[in-house]
Order: sequence, then structure tokens, then C-alpha cells
Amino acid sequence: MAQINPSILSADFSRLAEEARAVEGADWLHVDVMDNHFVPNLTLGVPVVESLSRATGTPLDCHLMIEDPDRWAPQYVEAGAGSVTFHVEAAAAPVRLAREIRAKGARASMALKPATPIEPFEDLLPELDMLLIMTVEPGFGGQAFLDIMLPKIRRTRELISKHGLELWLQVDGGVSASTVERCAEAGADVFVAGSAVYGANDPAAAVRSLRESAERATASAAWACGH
Ligand SMILES: O=C(CO)[C@H](O)[C@H](O)COP(=O)(O)O
Repeated sequence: MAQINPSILSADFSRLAEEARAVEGADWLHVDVMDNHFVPNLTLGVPVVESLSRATGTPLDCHLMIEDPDRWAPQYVEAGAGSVTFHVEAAAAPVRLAREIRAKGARASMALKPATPIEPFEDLLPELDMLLIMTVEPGFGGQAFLDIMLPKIRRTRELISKHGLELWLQVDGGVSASTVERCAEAGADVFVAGSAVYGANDPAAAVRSLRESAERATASAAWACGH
């Protein structure tokens, strides 16, 4: 089943609790943590995640676009995140980190920037609950979807099937009514959407509509046959 995770990056930061509640019905709330080192933007940190986890019943999917995730990721689990994504380009010890996130009780997820291939990380997949393929350069919402990521999504889905894994495959960046179906056909099953949700008049309706489109595309996708 397709999951839609609205990205808080496109919300009004002066009303975060209200904006989180505006998308109740979404599967997860995607929280973009940026440190102005790993990416050229600065957003929020552990205390805000702690407050958000008290303000909403929607589980938090924290995407750490930061240096030194080995040090920080466990603190996001303690702050209430149900899923923590670190970037493989930033992690010193990705296997140890994934195991630590899981041991602390959250889902462990690893992200790849657009220029990072999946193939060198095939053996790490069983250590993960989710893999995130960035479909824009991380750092900012509202960018155009990178079509050239579609073959990487397809190849990753093939690897997940080959190993018989339950791993979720998330895409993030430029996901909208006009791109969600192509992502689903290629093999994604978790969709982060910022501007397409928070830029809509009715964010909760936008979530429902994206989910319907993704599920329609998944139903006719070759990779999902027998799912
Ligand atoms: O990780 C991100 C940027 O680095 C955001 O989650 C992403 O860009 C969502 O925004 P939009 O859907 O508007 O592209």
C-alpha cells in the first residue's frame, strides 16, 4: 500500500503543531533536519522534534540531512521519531548506526543523494527498514523532480525483490500529482511531498489524492504483481 508523508519543510514554521494536525490521515509526517553543513540550509533539531511528537498522533519520519548522523540519529529516536533516515554520504559506520536506531526502537532508513548509486550498498539492505532515494538535490523544497532518478528507483526495487526484503522504498523531492505515478510505477511505495501538500488549499485532501494516484499506478506496475 502506498504511503504519503507530507514534508513539514513546506509548512508554516510559526504554526508547526497546527500544520502537523492539518495532515492527519497521512501515514507519517516527514521532518527535514538540516544543519547548514551537509546541505546549504538550516531547519530544526531535537527539541522541535520532541515538541512535534507530543503535538501530533502522526508518527514522525525524520530525515537527517546533517553531518555526523552517527552521533545525532539516536537522539532523534529518543525525541520520539518512529523512523530515522541518515545519509550514507555522511555516516561513518552505516551498519552500526542502522542497528543502533533499530535497537532503540525506531525504523532505520538510509538515504542516497542523486549522484550516489545504490549498487555499492546492496549488502546493507537487510539492515534497513527503508531506503530513501532523493529525487532532488537535498536542501530545499519546491524543486523540480529529477526524472533521471527513475532508473535508480527501478534498479533498487529489483534488488529489494531479488533479496526478498520487506524494505520500504521512499522517494523525496518534486513528488506531485504529475510525478507520483511515475515513481510508483518504477517501484517506490513511500512518497514524501512538501509543496504538493502544504501548497494545496486542502492539505489532507491532497494527501488522499496523491495516495489514490500512487495506488492506481502501483496496481498496474509489473514490480507489484503478487504483492
Ligand atoms: O528533503 C527535502 C529537501 O531536501 C524535502 O523533503 C523535499 O524537497 C520536499 O519538498 P517538495 O515536495 O516541495 O520537493
